[in-house]
Amino acid sequence: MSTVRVTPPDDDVRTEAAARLAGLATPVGALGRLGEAAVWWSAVSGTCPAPAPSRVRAVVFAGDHGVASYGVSAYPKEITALMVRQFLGGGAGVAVLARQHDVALKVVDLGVDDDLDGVPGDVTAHKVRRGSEPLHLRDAITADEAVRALAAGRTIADAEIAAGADLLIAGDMGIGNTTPSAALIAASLGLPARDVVGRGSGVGDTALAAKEALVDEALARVGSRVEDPTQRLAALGSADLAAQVGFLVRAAERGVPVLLDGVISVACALVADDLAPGAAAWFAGGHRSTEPAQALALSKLGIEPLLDLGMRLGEGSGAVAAVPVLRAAAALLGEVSLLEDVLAAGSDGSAAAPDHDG
Ligand SMILES: Cc1cc2ncn([C@H]3O[C@H](COP(=O)(O)O)[C@@H](O)[C@H]3O)c2cc1C
Ligand SMILES: O=C(O)c1cccnc1
Repeated sequence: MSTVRVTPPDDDVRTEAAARLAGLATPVGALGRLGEAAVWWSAVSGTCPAPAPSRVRAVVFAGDHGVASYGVSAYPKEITALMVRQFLGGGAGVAVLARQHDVALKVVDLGVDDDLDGVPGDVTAHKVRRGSEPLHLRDAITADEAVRALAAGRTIADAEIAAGADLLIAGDMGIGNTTPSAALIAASLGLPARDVVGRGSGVGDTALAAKEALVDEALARVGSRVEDPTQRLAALGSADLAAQVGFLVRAAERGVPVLLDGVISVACALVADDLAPGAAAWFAGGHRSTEPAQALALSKLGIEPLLDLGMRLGEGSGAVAAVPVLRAAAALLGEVSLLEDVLAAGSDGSAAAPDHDG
């Protein structure tokens, strides 16, 4: 994919929103990150104050990972296909949260399950390839497959936007996928494996050391080839991660905001921002996960997440959990009285109505 042009969110609206925030009947700065989130939400919505997000759509990108057979996960790779059915059946963590917060949930299957026809639920298959190669031994996918997966992700974003999304979320499912995510973050930030590798689904010390060695081996194998973001995705990523990158790039290109999730989502966001410089301005952080690479990537993107609950589930769950917080932020900026009105009401002795609609 050649470099994509991204128009930044509206700076005039951002300035107007920041001024409104500073004028609310609260001490300046008292809303903390809720205030920052409200200003971001106004800027990406292009209006101040902006109505809270009401048409939120989450997409879970599912794929199998070759490294899952090399002792990097606490769980067997068979879990991936089983969880896809839980997303569709409503029993996965993110599915419960999505129901709770009125978020539409879709699954995109990048080659996990050949047998989803007739399974109820919103699922689309993009079978770019089945699984990925072990990235410490050879490229995870080919450059051509990366390009096709990026295009699939763009198509999915277009479909979600056509369905009316005012906020998008990308989630992941794939046993082993915290390993390529850590590798992508290490390559994107120029860091060694020991700075980025975490326990993922909960590996012990021995597997953690093996995971770290595997990521270092992968980084040494690919060398400087990973400076190109598409090559980086092919060498160290997978079809499902490349599709998620395409989705994020397309959302930014179309000017539709995204709430990021955990380490997989943030690894994809880093690559998306390389492919489409400025894309990160359209992204906010749903939560901080326990993976060390996630915090590093978020700070590189200049994003402070809304929640920090010690979550490490993935699936988009941390982002969906943050949706009510973003809604609250938008409501506060729109509905809290302006201090000047409160003071004016005090000085003329009348009870002025709060300024609810700007
Ligand atoms: C039952 C179950 C449900 C999940 N839902 C998300 N993940 C998360 O854990 C996996 C990544 O961790 P690792 O790299 O250590 O394998 C991914 O599938 C991610 O989505 C799950 C993992 C399990 C076991
Ligand atoms: O950071 C995450 O989202 C995460 C962590 C562990 C396992 N799966 C996802």
